[in-house]
Amino acid sequence: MLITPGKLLSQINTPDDLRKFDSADLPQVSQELRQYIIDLVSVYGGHFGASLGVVELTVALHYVFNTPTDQLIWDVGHQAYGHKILTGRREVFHTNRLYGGISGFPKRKESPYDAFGVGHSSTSISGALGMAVGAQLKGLKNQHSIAVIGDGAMTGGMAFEAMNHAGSLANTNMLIILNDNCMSIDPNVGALKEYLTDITTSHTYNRVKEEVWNLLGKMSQFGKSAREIVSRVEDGLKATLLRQSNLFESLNLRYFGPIDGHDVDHLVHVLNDLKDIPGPKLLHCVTVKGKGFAPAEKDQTKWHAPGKFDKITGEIFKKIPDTPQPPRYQEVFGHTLVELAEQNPKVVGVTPAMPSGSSMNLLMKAMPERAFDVGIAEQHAVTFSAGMATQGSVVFCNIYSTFMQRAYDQVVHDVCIQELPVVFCLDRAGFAGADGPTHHGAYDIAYMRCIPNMIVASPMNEQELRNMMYTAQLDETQNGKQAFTIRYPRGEGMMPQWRTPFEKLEIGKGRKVKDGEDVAILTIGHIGNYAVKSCQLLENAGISAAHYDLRFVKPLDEELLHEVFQKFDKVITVEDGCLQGGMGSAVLEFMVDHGYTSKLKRLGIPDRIVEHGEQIELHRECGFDPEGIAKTAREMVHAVVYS
Ligand SMILES: Cc1ncc(C[n+]2csc(CCOP(=O)(O)OP(=O)(O)O)c2C)c(N)n1
Ligand SMILES: CC(=O)[C@@H](O)[C@H](O)COP(=O)(O)O
Ligand SMILES: [Mg+2]
Repeated sequence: MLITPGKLLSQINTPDDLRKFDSADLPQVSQELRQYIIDLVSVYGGHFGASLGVVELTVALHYVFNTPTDQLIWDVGHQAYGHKILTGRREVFHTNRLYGGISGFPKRKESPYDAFGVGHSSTSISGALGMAVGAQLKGLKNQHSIAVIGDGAMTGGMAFEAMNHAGSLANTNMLIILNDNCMSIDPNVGALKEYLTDITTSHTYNRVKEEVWNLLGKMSQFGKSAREIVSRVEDGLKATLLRQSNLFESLNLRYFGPIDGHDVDHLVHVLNDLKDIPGPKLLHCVTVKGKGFAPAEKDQTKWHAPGKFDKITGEIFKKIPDTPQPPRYQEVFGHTLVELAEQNPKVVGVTPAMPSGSSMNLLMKAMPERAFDVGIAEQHAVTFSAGMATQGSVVFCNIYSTFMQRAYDQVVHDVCIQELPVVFCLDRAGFAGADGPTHHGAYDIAYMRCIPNMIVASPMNEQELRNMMYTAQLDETQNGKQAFTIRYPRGEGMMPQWRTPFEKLEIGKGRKVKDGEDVAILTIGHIGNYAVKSCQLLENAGISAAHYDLRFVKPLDEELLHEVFQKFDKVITVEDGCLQGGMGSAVLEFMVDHGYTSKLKRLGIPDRIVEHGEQIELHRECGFDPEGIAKTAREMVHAVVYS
């Protein structure tokens, strides 16, 4: 479908083209950019509300600063669609997030304008500070370093680590732009949100600020000393008016704002003024997530990443299947957690800013006093869970596999060394799909199974997930002084009728899915459903394959593995996880430790970065889609015949 940009936007292939326009044209450029984003995302999908919220900011930043020489980092990067369209990717933007197409997030390899790769939250200030200091060391005094960070991302501890450091580097030329829209994916949470609301609504402070600001602006032509006098007056006023030092200024960051983040003319004026003010600065911009598209302004969580939609009516396109379909795993998690919490008063839930993404919002709605959204703070989420566990709470801490990487030390130091029975539900485990390598949950089997006092399990379907969650919260399991990791993928399971009765699982016990004679396929988790199809393909080719679902990577079902290695001299392991240290490695260790000499082939995520695409496209690329598994089995069986 041909989507054509507006008259001015069609003339902008790089920010240099943008900077040729008169500033009076910028409102029109912004309007055309906003419409182009609406046109594109309505047809191709992707993230939406956040990019609409920073249209004017994007135009103003590329207009005022000399990008790509000036370094511009977008925190998380889900709001960078306008940035990509203005920086040479307008004509290819329809490939956004598609296999082989451009990434949904800024990426250094993709463009010189993408100063820093992002996707995980709260990294922009650290990256920008590093760039500012690096430029200083090279003597580049006029290179600007800018971090655009949302109020949600600002709740990430890393942002505070970076601001703490920035405040100690008075001569470092860095600008932080706080894009404050009161939203994370869900409404933003925490004391910082309250503080930002206070400072935004403190009218006295803002009125006097405006007068001081104008005075500062008028005096800017009188040189440095005059400006210093006025800014001292401004500091005194702030301290007096706010009866508390500004949070950011208490960290030695020069705070400016709050200003309207949708007034492109004012943004250009303010950014030009700030360019000449040395040292670490923070500009507080107030915006609306989804600005300019009424449904997205109204339901900001739903329109964070709505999928494809009718841009006229605002109707989001959803496939209406004619037969009952399996639910998403996250929904099974969410509903099952509510059921368990109803049965077991000790059950609580923790999510770091992903209530709707993980379906923790179901427990938050049903039992708000027993479910906690801690903000984008995975490290805190884990140790907060550990703290609750010391008091006897049965904690289901739900963190996307990729985001759990940020809290690894907390799992070791605060949970496992202390033998605390926290239940980690790692959603989006395995290939995440269109979000790409920053979001693939590739490493959790490897990074969790190597920690003592950790159980690692993965369900092949919804019933298995429910039974794992049920088993994990039982007193006997909780008293076992072991943490319990349950990892499952993004997307649907296999069972439309999934509300099955709970059954206690024996920890470390796998199951035989199918008998066979020629080759054994061992799987962990949902990918086992691929092996079911592979076995059918192999039967058609006259090969009899056995299939075992391990259920647990740790502890391994040694009885099952003895059966496999005593019967089969050809064995394949399959996992939607990294090969280095994954389930296949665990089986290999068992095989060698017990002196078996079968031929073993491990299928999974190879030791390289796998880009974005649909999950099945990535499974196929890495050779563990159903056909890929069958092909490996055929080659193993036939190889013996010919050798
Ligand atoms: C470490 C990490 N945790 C969680 C996420 C998921 N996530 C993506 S965007 C987002 C909300 C960001 O809010 P904000 O920074 O305010 O940006 P906005 O969407 O409001 O523009 C979250 C939680 C992430 N990308 N990285
Ligand atoms: C940008 C970001 O990190 C989130 O929006 C993430 O893309 C959500 O992923 P899911 O769509 O799998 O919940
Ligand atoms: Mg926000």
